[in-house]
Amino acid sequence: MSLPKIFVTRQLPERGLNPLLSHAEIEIWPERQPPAYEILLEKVQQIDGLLCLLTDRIDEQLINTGKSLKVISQMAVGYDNIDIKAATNRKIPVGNTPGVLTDATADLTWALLMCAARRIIESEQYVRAGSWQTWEPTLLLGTDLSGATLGIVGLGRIGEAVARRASGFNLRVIYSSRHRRSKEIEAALGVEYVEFNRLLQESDIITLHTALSKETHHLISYAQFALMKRSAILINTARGAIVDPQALYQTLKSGQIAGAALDVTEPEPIPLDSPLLSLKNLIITPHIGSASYQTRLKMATMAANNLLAGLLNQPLPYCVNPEIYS
Ligand SMILES: NC(=O)C1=CN([C@@H]2O[C@H](COP(=O)(O)OP(=O)(O)OC[C@H]3O[C@@H](n4cnc5c(N)ncnc54)[C@H](O)[C@@H]3O)[C@@H](O)[C@H]2O)C=CC1
Ligand SMILES: O=CC(=O)O
Repeated sequence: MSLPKIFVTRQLPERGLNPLLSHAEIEIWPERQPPAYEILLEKVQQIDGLLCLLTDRIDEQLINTGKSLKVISQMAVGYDNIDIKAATNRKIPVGNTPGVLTDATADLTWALLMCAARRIIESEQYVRAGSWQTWEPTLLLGTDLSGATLGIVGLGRIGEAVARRASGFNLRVIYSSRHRRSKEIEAALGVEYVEFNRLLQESDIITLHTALSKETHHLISYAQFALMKRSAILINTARGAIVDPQALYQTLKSGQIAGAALDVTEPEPIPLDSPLLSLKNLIITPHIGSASYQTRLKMATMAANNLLAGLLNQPLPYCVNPEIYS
């Protein structure tokens, strides 16, 4: 009997595909850039399983073109690049990789937060540029975390992990989210629920942790920036399109808020001629929230296990559209 065919849209961490080795005929896209949409359309016609990344557009046309497609497994927790409704209509399970990347992403959020609050990148560049002449009372002043208010938008897995890390910094932590968490969770995390606009007004540092959806697209734009303190710092390690990039540029340029740090941009990668790249009060990293050896291997293994379950007609261990099973 021939093995099911799968297409993996990029090289994954070594050993990540181990669970699939004896169960499938595996084709791996060998290039550094993602396969073009037209290539995906061609590949999907010949496969039973697709292991994809957040850089692949998995839309209705693609899903419907995959006549033999039984399972889609994404190596990421976010799945805004996949038309879940179209997959559900065809009863194709879609897997993702929640949880295993929570700590790594919360760590990066804190790294960016500290860099932005204490102007670490500017300071490092200052030294390398040979500008360091002496100790100066007003050189590269940042903001204290102790006593500040941290506002978390979206208190899910990563938002919670960010809140837990705040406990050693003597911060007040407030949050807004689609659903208020239980009193017990709020007490355990030391967080206080507030309405979104109040969070924007009261926070010294605002960090975004919602999924990208129609509701959260450009959730932060001109009106929201206008509510923030002039000293506020915005951190986004969720999805680029949650922040309106034009509004961010105007706001940072005019000094309406103090700074921002992004691990995600709209679009990705950020074009080299983007005006955002001219701003000193903005830090950008290239979507590396989960980029540790350990985490990426866990994500790849989890995605492989999801894919394997789908090929074997078993429920996916981590499925974003479990309603297909009822
Ligand atoms: N920079 C990176 O490399 C990474 C980015 N991410 C992003 O982080 C996101 C969050 O991941 P998790 O915490 O695991 O997801 P999660 O589902 O546990 O948390 C998301 C939270 O946002 C809340 N939410 C959703 N819509 C909202 C709205 N309109 N207003 C307020 N709150 C809303 C949800 O209720 C939930 O509490 C992912 O969807 C992904 O886009 C995740 C991992 C790595
Ligand atoms: O952005 C990364 C993810 O896992 O989602």
